[in-house]
Amino acid sequence: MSSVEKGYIITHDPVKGKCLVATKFYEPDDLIFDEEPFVSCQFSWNNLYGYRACNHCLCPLESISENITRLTNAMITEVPFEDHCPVNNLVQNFVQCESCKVWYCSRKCLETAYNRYHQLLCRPDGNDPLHDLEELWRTMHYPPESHNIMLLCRLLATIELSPSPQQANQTVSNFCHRTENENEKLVHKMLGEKFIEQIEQLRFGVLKSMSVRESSQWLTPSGFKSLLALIGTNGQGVGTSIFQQWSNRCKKNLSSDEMLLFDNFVENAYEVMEQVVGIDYLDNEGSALFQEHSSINHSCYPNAASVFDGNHVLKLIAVRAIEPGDEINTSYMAPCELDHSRHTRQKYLRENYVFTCQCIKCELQSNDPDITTDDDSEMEDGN
Ligand SMILES: C[S@@+](CC[C@H](N)C(=O)[O-])C[C@H]1O[C@@H](n2cnc3c(N)ncnc32)[C@H](O)[C@@H]1O
Repeated sequence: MSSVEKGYIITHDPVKGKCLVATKFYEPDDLIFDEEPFVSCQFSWNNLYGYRACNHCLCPLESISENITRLTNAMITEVPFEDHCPVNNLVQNFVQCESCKVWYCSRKCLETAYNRYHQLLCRPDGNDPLHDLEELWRTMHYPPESHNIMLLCRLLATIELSPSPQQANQTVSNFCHRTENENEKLVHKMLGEKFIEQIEQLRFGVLKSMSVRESSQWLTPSGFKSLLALIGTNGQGVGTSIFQQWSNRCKKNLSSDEMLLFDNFVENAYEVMEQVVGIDYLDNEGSALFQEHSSINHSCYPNAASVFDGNHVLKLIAVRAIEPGDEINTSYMAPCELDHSRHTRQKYLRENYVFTCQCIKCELQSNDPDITTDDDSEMEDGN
């Protein structure tokens, strides 16, 4: 496919490295591309707290009633318009790994996972080094989660089982994996002095849990740091929600009278869920690595955004008009975080992505004072 047909090219910028540049015009809401991940994985806490998702594609495995019952701690158990819940028609396709009993939404996902990585990670017995490693990770990384040691293990297993491990290693190396920015003297936050011991514990944990041959370059002390930096700078959050899917279907299909009932129910359910689990914890959540998408640089005034529609397939959507020749940028921060001060945004990007943002919004705010306001402190503390 030519770059014009494709709608974008990947070029190189001396400061930013790889960049995605549009070769055609996009209107707001246009799909720029969609992409399956190279590897994806549900977060460890999310899984532990009973968010039931396909072990491969992360699509929800619980019905809307099960979801709301769980998220409201059984304060709400009756849900109207259940027939609009897509899971109800799919339950008969759900299948378990015969050995370790993890669930998949379909035989296709089970087979894909087994062939790509699961056969090396399948553990029928709960007491084993891989489970210990996951527990160790949880003691180091509390919710809200942003990374995942199991994603790293899946990545290594994918290399081990690849028909061409050399090519798989090359694919992984193509993701930006620098641990520091020499020009600006920035080091990735996860690799700071205070984490040296934890990183070694994790590295030994991985070595104990998996026998690796083809991917061993990533398990030397410096290779492991690069791998953590790779996951830190390229890991894309994936969220899937049965609540969202059910509510979209209701909005499309219900009459206006039914919509009144629906709106009342949803308003009340949100209120209760906010009290019980908090509004940030409603979705099945994990992270993933996407090859094409990982060429996209950040802007605090982005023209594109990544969305998920029920599973781990990423859709890149234009959020503003994009002209041929424009760089396509997403935001590496949640939309609400873009309202924080330039100082706070830049601090977050330096610590998590080892660069100083010079986007148009940061330029316009370049004379703003370098201070943390009350509104900003939560983001700075949380990250
Ligand atoms: C997901 S990668 C994006 C693609 C990257 N340019 C590459 O060469 O692979 C994230 C990294 O790109 C660089 N980057 C992203 N946005 C940038 C920006 N606005 N200015 C400078 N560097 C940026 C940083 O090194 C960041 O850690």
